[in-house]
Amino acid sequence: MSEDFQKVTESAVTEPQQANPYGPNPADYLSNVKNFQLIDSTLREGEQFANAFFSTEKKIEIAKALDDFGVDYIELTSPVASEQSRSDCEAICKLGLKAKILTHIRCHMDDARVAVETGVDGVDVVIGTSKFLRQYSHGKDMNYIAKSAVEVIEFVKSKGIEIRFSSEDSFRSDLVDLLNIYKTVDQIGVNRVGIADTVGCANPRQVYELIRTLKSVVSCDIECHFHNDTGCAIANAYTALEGGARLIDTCVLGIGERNGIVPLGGLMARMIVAAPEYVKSKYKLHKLRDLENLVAEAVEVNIPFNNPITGFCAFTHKAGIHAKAILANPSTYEILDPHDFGMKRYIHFANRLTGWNAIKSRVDQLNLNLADDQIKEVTNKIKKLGDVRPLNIDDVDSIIKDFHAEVSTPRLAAIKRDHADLDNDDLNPKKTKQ
Ligand SMILES: CC(=O)SCCNC(=O)CCNC(=O)[C@H](O)C(C)(C)COP(=O)(O)OP(=O)(O)OC[C@H]1O[C@@H](n2cnc3c(N)ncnc32)[C@H](O)[C@@H]1OP(=O)(O)O
Ligand SMILES: O=C(O)CCC(=O)C(=O)O
Ligand SMILES: [Zn+2]
Repeated sequence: MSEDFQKVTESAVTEPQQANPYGPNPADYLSNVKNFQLIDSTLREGEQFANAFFSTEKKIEIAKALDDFGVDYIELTSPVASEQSRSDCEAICKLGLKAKILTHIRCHMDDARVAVETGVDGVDVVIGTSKFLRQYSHGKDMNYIAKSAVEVIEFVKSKGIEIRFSSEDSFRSDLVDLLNIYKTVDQIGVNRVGIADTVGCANPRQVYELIRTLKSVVSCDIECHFHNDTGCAIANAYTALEGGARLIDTCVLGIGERNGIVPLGGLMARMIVAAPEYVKSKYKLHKLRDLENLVAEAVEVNIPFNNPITGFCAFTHKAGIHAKAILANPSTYEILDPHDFGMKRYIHFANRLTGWNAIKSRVDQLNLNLADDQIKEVTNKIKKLGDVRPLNIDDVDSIIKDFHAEVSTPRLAAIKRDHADLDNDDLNPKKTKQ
């Protein structure tokens, strides 16, 4: 964090406990907002991110960090993708992590036979059901899809391994086709069914409706996979849980094909607001930043400045109106408490949008004594310089200290001024040397 930022001490504000206004709507009686699970796919979907190459060591490091964070499942690349993918999958299965290990395969017996030999706890099987994918990807009709799904599911189940069936491109698939195939796989005892917004076209309302309809057809858990092409991934994930889905696929930083899927950190930000006790007790939120840094470094990207929670200015308050209120009670302009994530709150006072309340807090931190009128006067000086150029903390501190010296020992200040090089006047940078 740049030195232009200053940590502020928050005032302790106690308020009466009341029902969480951001909690699940009681009308959503099927809601899993307070009972959701995470399937982290950084090592599967995330490997499909354009910049991703994970060595075996890096995969193991990421798998351990995800496990430590507390995700329920870790999904790995298909073991048929390459020889190394298969042996990495076997290596991760042997780590003895708390999280269950899944691998992701096509709906085909050849893939299933390899997957069950890797030592995974579960297999995520997928096949496209939209007309686009049926025509241009695998070329199979719904009858063929149902037949091969049943064969693969029964085979994997016979090995005592969890099995999930998912329809790729669910939101561009025919609803009757979808409900038929899900009903079929539910009846033969699939552990979960998956809905996938493969092209990121769905909006929250469509998600809610599809999940509610699907809930009336299957008795197993529903998993959801949302791409972020149109910016709805987190909102769709939240709405899916409201509608009764139980599991959400995430990737650290949201990496994945194209611009990726639901980001783990962003989803945590959403969920902690809705289900604070559940989220705080289940996930080690203070490990999020390290986890994101680990993945960011591995795929050679920066953490976006506007990333929820860990973006460099996610808890920085700048405008004077905000700063005043935040200093009085952080809830005025914060829905997330940075301390829940091992982060700090900052007030950015070195700029022309600052106000006297923020400057007063700085004066207090500098252990100086100024009356309110004097603080307002020095604030105007800071604003004047802030009109000319970007400021840093040292600029502001010098202005405050000089002003303080001036008002408390005016004679001494006058002598100092007489000896100062007037050409260094910051307030008049255009002034040229005579
Ligand atoms: C939306 C998603 O993210 S789905 C997951 C995507 N993950 C991957 O693709 C994993 C990495 N992929 C790979 O390593 C390779 O694509 C492999 C090993 C899976 C297949 O490689 P290849 O045999 O060379 O085929 P290729 O990748 O060119 O084409 C995909 C093949 O799978 C078939 N296919 C595609 N989806 C499915 C499916 N869900 N179920 C069954 N078959 C499928 C296609 O029909 C095509 O078969 P073809 O050989 O008859 O043309
Ligand atoms: O297996 C799934 O549910 C999702 C597969 C996938 O990555 C997608 O459809 O985008
Ligand atoms: Zn995907």
